[in-house]
Amino acid sequence: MSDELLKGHREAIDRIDAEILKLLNQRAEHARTIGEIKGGGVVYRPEREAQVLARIKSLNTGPLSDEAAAKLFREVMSACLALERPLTIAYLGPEGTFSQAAAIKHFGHAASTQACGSIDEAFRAVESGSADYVVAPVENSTEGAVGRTLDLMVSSPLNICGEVVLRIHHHLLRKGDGVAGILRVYSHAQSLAQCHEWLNKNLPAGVERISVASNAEAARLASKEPNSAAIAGDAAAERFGLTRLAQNIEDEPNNTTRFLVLGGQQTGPSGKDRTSLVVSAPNRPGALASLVEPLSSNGVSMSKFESRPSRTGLWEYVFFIDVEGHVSEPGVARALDALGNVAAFVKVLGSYPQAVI
Ligand SMILES: C=C(O[C@@H]1C=C(C(=O)O)C=C[C@H]1O)C(=O)O
Repeated sequence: MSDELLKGHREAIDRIDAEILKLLNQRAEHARTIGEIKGGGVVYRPEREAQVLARIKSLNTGPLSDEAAAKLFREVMSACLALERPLTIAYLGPEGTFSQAAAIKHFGHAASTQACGSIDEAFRAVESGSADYVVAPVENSTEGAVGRTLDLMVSSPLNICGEVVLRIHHHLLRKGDGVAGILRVYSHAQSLAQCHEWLNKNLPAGVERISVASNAEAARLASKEPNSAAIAGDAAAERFGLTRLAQNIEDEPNNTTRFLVLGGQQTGPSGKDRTSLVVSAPNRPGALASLVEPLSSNGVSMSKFESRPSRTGLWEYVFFIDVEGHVSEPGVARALDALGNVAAFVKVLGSYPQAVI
């Protein structure tokens, strides 16, 4: 009886799958034609992709969650875009880093990812044309700003064209089982800091904590050394065949990293955008307040204000400001004009869609 019921539902699924496949290929044909219309120009349109994903979420009636539906369409768009032209995304490697996971979350699995030895090298890969876009970490909810990415954006000709928000889960990983015999734990300095309390409580005091260039590098070392463990995420655990001795060991349960996507293009408005700026203030009293005033007086909301040494003079600073809206919106445009009159230096790093998934 239950076999009969199962059979009926499976036949329905087979019919639906055939229909979905037919429709997916119709969609892919349109994307391919759009690629021809673009005629070798920029194929990736982040503002359109954000609108497609936001629309899917708003149309969704379940039982699939909005998140699950959007993730499926993320992959559908990735495959459609690859028919126009496959993209290459540079990231801070090696394989298995959170930066790679962010690149795949944003561009889907049809994009190829190119591991680079440093964030500088990943920017250069795009500037020199050997990759199409770079995905670089910019801030973590517990550890704060990633200074190198901020510094590179000041001088790079690339524009920000998207953002990716990734929940970061860290695991204690080892080749084999049990914590007995662990003499050292490798990880990136930020991850060691993010798991500091857990390490204090759960590992003997003598276990050395060694910071290395990336979590994936930590996992690689732990896969080679029997007395070593690593703190890294799922991708690195899988890549190096390590056992998860303890899962989700980050001290802060909402640990999240925000990444930026940068490329050579300017991005049009999606309807729900963010604009990132870097500005410097003349070194005089009240200068800082004068940077914020043009935003509030034009009704522009600020979502980030971060200071960083300017590297041109001792105790001089530049400020990284994120505001809601697109440079083409009148309020943002007026605020930028007014900012230009009071700041010593203003550079728009990009206007781009806010993360949808
Ligand atoms: C099809 C297009 O090209 C790409 C693929 C998209 C899609 O599959 O929906 C959306 C935007 C572009 O990144 C388009 O520009 O509309």
